Amino acid sequence: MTESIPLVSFENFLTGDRAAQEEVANQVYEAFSTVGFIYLKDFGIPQSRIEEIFGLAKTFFELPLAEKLKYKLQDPSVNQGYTGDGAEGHNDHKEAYEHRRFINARCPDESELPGFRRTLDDFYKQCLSLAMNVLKCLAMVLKLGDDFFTTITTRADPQLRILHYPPLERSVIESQGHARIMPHTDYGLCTLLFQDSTGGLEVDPYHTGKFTSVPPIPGTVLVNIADLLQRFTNGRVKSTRHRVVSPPAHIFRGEVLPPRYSIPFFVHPDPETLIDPILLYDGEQKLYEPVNAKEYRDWRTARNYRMKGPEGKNFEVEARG
Ligand SMILES: O=C(O)CCC(=O)C(=O)O
Ligand SMILES: [Fe+2]
Repeated sequence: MTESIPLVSFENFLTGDRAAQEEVANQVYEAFSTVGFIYLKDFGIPQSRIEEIFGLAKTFFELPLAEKLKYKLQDPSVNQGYTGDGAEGHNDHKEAYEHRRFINARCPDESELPGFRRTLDDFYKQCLSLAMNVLKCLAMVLKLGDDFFTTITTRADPQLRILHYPPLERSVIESQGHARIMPHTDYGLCTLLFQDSTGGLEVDPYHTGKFTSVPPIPGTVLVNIADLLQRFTNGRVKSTRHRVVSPPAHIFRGEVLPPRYSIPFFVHPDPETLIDPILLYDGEQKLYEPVNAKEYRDWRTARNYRMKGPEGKNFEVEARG
């Protein structure tokens, strides 16, 4: 397995003929079946749009806390709205706003934050279209039928998450360790990840604890595989552990770490989907028990929020070589 994350142009997938698409699909598959992450460039979402979203994120998070709490996420099963720093336990310092496909009751409207809802709705569609094309690459390579992933994501409500890691006193970092986001794998099928220029994202491709840096590359989006897709493909593609650490000391001066913004887009399958490993050759052994997508997600969410999960369930992703 290679440690470095490949950078691939997606242009030929979006505009090329079948042969050109297959070539890109193979490159995407190769990345996902090794390091589990890929940088895509020329992926069809203009850079100006991404900068616009980062600008809106900054405007939103700069609102007074009392104002942001008007949009507070209420129901974890809907999972839409604002969560403040510390809500997810651990030592992570971040605040987040979640935007969804079907229900956005806790979103500032036009009179409260002009352009916010409308632009996020648009960006959401662009992200969903890109994610479905990336999943189509896998369906093509694995010969599952081009629409395989479309048919299991029609009712699912992917999660567009706007994240703000606030500026931090150096003493907080020193006393709490990595105070941005703890090592984890994502839960669903795959994740798009837009990061600003601050840096700090790291991956652990072998799951040995040896993390390597994933620097921001202008004009790219990262895409990574999440747990349910690793299970569904019987381990062919890898849900790789990652984290966000504070930037190294030489990058900032003084006593305060700069803030960081990032925008993940998490794609989940429809809740009733049975994630039963797909076997591609005679005699292939299943590496995972079948799981129901919703049950798995509830278990992971409960664990994330330090709540008790469904009785007797343990769907841990094991270490791998
Ligand atoms: O902020 C980042 O770059 C990573 C965020 C992440 O991994 C997550 O929210 O699952
Ligand atoms: Fe993540």
